[in-house]
Amino acid sequence: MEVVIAPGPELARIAADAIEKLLRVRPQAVLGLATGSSPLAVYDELARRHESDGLSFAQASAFMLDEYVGLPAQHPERYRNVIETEIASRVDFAPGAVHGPDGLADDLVAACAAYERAIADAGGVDLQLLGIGTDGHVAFNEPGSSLASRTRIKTLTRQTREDNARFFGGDVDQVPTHCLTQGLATIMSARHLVLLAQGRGKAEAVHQLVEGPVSAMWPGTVLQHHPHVTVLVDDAAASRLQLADYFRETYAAKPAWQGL
Ligand SMILES: N[C@@H]1[C@@H](O)[C@H](O)[C@@H](COP(=O)(O)O)O[C@@H]1O
Repeated sequence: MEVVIAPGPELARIAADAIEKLLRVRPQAVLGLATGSSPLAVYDELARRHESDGLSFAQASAFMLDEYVGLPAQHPERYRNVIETEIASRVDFAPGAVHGPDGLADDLVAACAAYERAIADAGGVDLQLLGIGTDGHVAFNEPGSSLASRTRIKTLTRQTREDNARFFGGDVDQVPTHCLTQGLATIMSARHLVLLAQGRGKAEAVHQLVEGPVSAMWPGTVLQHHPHVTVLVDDAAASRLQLADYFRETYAAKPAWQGL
């Protein structure tokens, strides 16, 4: 696990660099896209590079992490629509190249199984962007999630619904109670995980993620078992890291050729 502590704009540049490098080498790469505020600056940077530097997504495909159950097709907070607005519509993905779990399916269990198959059929995810919830959830794998879980239906915690109420006019009752989410084992199957976290509200979750014991109570801790994880955090999100000085020194001394 590599931990980089840097100001927010630099974190977005580092994540965008990793995606650009992948796409230049492997234009047909499979990307994993996350919602939430954490990756928004990365999406802005990718859109800018598409516009100015010719970075193309035309041969790439993408899989979203999760989706609310039951939000109407046109609802702006439906994750499918959020991803469309924040990144897909701003670059040149081919029609149908961006996939998400179907939170409006009649048979949600079948939709989850179909989503797992679609990821496998695409050859798996090359680079997965991730955020982390204040309670340590990744995607919507809430505390108590099986570390071996696959895409399935989950019930959101009160904490997550309160955290996400800001996207629903501040009204927690408007936040759906259920979601479909890639499981922790699904996420662990991606070849490179890039997690972004900013702000003091994430400090405890980041501390547990990097330095805590692996536990379903802090679902992100399963990433400690992944061979290629990059954790990109600002000073506030890093404020509880016991190894913060070590991570700063390591990054400052990192050879330019090394990459992420
Ligand atoms: N399902 C999403 C997660 O994928 C996201 O990582 C997390 C943090 O969101 P934010 O980046 O806005 O803090 O919360 C949401 O509930």
